[in-house]
Amino acid sequence: MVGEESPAADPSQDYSIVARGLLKSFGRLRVLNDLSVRIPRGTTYCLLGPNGSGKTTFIRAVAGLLRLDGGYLSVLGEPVHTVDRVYPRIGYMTQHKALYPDLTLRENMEFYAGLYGIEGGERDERISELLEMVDLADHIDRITGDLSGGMYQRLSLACTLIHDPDLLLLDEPTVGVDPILREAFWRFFDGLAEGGATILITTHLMDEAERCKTVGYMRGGRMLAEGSPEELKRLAGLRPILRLWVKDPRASASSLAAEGLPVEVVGGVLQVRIEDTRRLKEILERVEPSDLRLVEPSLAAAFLRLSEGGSR
Ligand SMILES: Nc1ncnc2c1ncn2[C@@H]1O[C@H](COP(=O)(O)OP(=O)(O)OP(=O)(O)O)[C@@H](O)[C@H]1O
Repeated sequence: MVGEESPAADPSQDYSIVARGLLKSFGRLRVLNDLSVRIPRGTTYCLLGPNGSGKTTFIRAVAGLLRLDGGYLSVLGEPVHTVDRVYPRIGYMTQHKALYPDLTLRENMEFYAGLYGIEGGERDERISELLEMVDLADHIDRITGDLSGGMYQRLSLACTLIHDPDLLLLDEPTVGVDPILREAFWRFFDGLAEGGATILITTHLMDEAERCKTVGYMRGGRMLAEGSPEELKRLAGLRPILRLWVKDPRASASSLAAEGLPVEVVGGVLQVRIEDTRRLKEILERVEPSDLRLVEPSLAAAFLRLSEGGSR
């Protein structure tokens, strides 16, 4: 039965989230299809996957907002059916508007603080600190309904953080947020993770996924691939490309191809796919380039490859 397995079945309490074989359907649509994942404490974990792959559904299950059809799920050491015991340690920022439009920024934050019993000087200090972090301190007495999309998003994040949660569930938190502030958010998230908090985030922005310690790639309600961004690129079959500027690219390409190296000439530049870094010296000695550049594969390329079913 969902979440009723003995906690002793968890090998340790080192995981914020343990999910095994989760099942969830909406009518005839199977949205979580034997989903298993373990997310350690004190990490940044990014869920990637095409639209409709089940990311939000999984996050809602973790927040205890969804009745699962099967599987085992524990959150901060509690089986999910008793997740209310750890609610005060969870912060959930949804994709939807969850703030009161008629209240000022301060009032919305006070409301959230009140939900977690944060009062008095501690509350005011926390509100100032968080509004500063999201660069909204100057707008504290404005009406929330008047904020731009990005500002609203920033306020939502500040409210989500009011009680200093141990587990942060962030569903596309930086939509509409400008790049400078996004950078500030990420530095803040990294700091929280270093301090022991767990951050589970969904995004469609690959540069954000690259910043996470672990990326889980979901498709069709399953975890298809998981690892660090580097590991995920390898799982997708991607390798770094060495670009070499040489006098006669075609002749050099033939010479390297004769040694079994995967080469091509693109726009007059010789390119070698690096399967084995131990062969770098041999390549350079053989073609004597006037210039070179090593191009790491992007996570976006890995995502496309995995979406095409190119790996696993
Ligand atoms: N309450 C619901 N009732 C019916 N269908 C739902 C419900 N919630 C989600 N779905 C469907 O489940 C599927 C998975 O949705 P989910 O929101 O989990 O995907 P996602 O991976 O988060 O997508 P996106 O990247 O677009 O946010 C979709 O087809 C969605 O329409």
